[in-house]
Amino acid sequence: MSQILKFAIIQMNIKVGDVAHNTNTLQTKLMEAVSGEVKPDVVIFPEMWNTGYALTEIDQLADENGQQTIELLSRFAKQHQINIVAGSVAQKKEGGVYNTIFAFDREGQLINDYSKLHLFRLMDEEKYLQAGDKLGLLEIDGVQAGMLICYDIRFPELARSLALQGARVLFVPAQWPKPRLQHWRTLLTARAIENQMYVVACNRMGVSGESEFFGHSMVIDPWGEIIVEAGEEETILYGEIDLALVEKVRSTIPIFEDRRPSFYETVIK
Ligand SMILES: NC(=O)CCC(=O)C(=O)O
Repeated sequence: MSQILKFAIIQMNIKVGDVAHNTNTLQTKLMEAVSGEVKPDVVIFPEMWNTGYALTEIDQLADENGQQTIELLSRFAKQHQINIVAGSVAQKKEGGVYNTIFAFDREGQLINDYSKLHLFRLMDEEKYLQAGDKLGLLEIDGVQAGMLICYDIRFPELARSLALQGARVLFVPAQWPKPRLQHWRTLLTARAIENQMYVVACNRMGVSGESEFFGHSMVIDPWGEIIVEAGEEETILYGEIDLALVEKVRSTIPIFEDRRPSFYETVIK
């Protein structure tokens, strides 16, 4: 049976270390995303949209228990009756600073949070951030979905775990820089094909210090086709998916029935 979900993917620039500026930008983009002709069901934005990779000052800049983010976005979700997968923010809590996604439903309820499980050493994350310790499953308008953050997509086991627990859509906020566009597109497509699920990925754009972020946010279907893809510009990318395709692909090539987990689990540890 057909079930359509419409997305607005906010591919924005982020000013490193300037939480007020980034919050302002996000609020403007959110208003734009819900003011068009097509009202999205879900809005998603990039990784660490509040602070960028201001890692040396992250302890001072991080949102204490995610309070400001939760207040702002819960209010917006409720006011506009929209689901939000709130990119990720630097969140300060007991034990340190985490790279955390908060997700809200149409009533503005916080439905789940997910902190990045794999910290990316090439960008020094492991020196300043703590890794999460749970999977990110959520339900949006009755659709089971999962959340990963950026570098997490290099770990196929994680997306597979979410798929095995029922996820049919995978949300991926990111700050993925040049020159690894081919990795980005290939890994996202692989996660979609191997798990026969939709992938909705939001990358930032713009330049921060030595790093240039290429955007190319995209939505990929369970057959591995890219439905919509942005360029490098600041934009809101709109996409629409039909969940019926997940069941169609899964019944055409029934990989979940054909799996032989007894072999993988003893070999891969
Ligand atoms: N912010 C990140 O996790 C970046 C991951 C990345 O660039 C990669 O190549 O992996």
